[in-house]
Amino acid sequence: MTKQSVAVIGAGKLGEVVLSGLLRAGWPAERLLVTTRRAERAAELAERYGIRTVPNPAAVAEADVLLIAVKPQDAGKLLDEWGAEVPPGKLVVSLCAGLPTSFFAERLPGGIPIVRVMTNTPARVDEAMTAISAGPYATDEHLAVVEEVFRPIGRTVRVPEYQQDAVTALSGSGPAYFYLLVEAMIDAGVLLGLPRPVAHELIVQTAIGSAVMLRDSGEHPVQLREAVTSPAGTTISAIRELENHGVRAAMLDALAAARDRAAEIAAQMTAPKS
Ligand SMILES: NC(=O)C1=CN([C@@H]2O[C@H](COP(=O)(O)OP(=O)(O)OC[C@H]3O[C@@H](n4cnc5c(N)ncnc54)[C@H](OP(=O)(O)O)[C@@H]3O)[C@@H](O)[C@H]2O)C=CC1
Ligand SMILES: O=C(O)[C@@H]1CCC=N1
Repeated sequence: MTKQSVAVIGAGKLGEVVLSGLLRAGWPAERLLVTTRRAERAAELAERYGIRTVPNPAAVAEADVLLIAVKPQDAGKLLDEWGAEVPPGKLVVSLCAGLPTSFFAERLPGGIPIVRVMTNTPARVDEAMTAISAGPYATDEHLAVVEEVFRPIGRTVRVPEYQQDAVTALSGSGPAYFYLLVEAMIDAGVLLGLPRPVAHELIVQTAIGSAVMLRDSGEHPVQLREAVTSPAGTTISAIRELENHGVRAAMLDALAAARDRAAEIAAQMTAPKS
């Protein structure tokens, strides 16, 4: 394992998920730092994880890898505070949806390597999907350091940065789509007369079983679906309704909307102030 120390700058929902994953993976607590905006949040994290919470400038001075996990809308203000002071030798990693690495490069001294990452909340159970892109000054070695941080909490893939908005729409936001579908199917179970806890158990285990088959069977989703869909059977009756309601088209439009929103956030953050 690298001797690098890591600071999670802005440990909210995602930052905490990454922090807890690093600790589970055996990253020594003394090589982890956390910053927060609110003092009570810092106290909560220090108590829960036994890590040190420090102000942003102290984290920037001390840690080798700076994981920026604030909302994209807060990133400009954050970098205005200390961006220009980042000393040589640091690696800046952005977890912010939408923001291109050029946004950071414009606010950091020249030569600071920047890596853009899109991960997701299943990192909580070491099943994240993390996509990593090299930005300015980032070498293969920097990407390897970032992989070392994220590999213990799931799978990693390298993608060119121009694909990151699409990645955000697919795997960054993806867990929310699955949860919405599960929620809707549980409600359908209740509509069909099942007690809610029973409907919940049936659908959650079905989701888990289906996900494991998707990952491990080596079969395409179409093959897996066809194997469930008997001629003149029950499944095809449901699928006809899903197609009638445009679920497939809705999925295409929904993910395009998420991709467009990522681009819109970047445009808002990079627009010249009037
Ligand atoms: N949630 C998700 O599933 C995913 C999120 N992301 C990205 O991760 C980032 C964080 O998202 P998420 O965790 O959901 O958001 P949260 O709002 O939960 O976390 C952001 C945190 O940053 C803190 N913060 C804001 N400004 C500062 C500052 N100046 N100094 C220190 N801390 C600060 C906030 O503090 P306070 O609580 O006091 O406001 C908050 O706790 C976003 O950029 C998002 O695009 C990427 C992939 C998935
Ligand atoms: O909704 C969002 O903006 C963030 C980015 C990807 C997942 N959550």
